[in-house]
Amino acid sequence: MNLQKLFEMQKGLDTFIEKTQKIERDVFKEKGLALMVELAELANETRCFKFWSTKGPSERNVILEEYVDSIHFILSLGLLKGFTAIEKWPVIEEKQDLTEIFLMTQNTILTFIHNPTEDDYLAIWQCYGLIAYNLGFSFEDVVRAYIEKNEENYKRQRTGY
Ligand SMILES: O=c1ccn([C@H]2C[C@H](O)[C@@H](COP(=O)(O)O)O2)c(=O)[nH]1
Repeated sequence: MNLQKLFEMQKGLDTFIEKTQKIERDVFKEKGLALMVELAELANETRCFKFWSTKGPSERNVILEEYVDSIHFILSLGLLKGFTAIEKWPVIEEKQDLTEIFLMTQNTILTFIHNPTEDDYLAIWQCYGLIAYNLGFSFEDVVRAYIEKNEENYKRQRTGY
C-alpha cells in the first residue's frame, strides 16, 4: 500500500459525496476549513495543551480516527489542486512537543489555503508525518484506520448523514 492507493480511494469517496449532495461548485475553501477543524479535534483528543486538567488523552483508537479524518481532507485537497504525485508516506522520526507541532501544522494549513502551492501541500504531509510519529502511529495503522473510516463515510452518505 502506498499513498497512490489512498488518493484513488479518496477520489472515489469525494465523487460519491459530490453526486449524493449534488455539489457542482469549487469546495476548496470548505475543505481547507474542514482540515483546520479536524486538526483542532485531533489536538483536543490528545489533550496535549490542557495543563489545567489531570485527565489523560482519549483512547488510542479515538485519536487515530480523528487523525485519519484529517488524512481524508489532505488527500481531498491534493486531488482538487492536482498535487497527487507524492508516493511515499513522510516518515519523520523526531520527538517534539505536540502543542508546538499542532501550532506549526495550523500555520502550514492556513498558508496552503491562502496560496495553494505544491511545496506547502507537501509541508502539510510532513507535519502529519511528524504528528503520526509523535502519537506512535505507523503507516500501517494509518492505512487500516483510513480504510475503515472511508467505508464508514460511504455508509453515512447512504443513510442520509
Ligand atoms: O468531500 C468530503 C467531505 C467529507 N469527507 C470525510 C472526511 C472525514 O472522514 C469526514 C468528516 O465528517 P464529519 O464527521 O466531520 O462530519 O468526512 C470526505 O472524505 N470528503
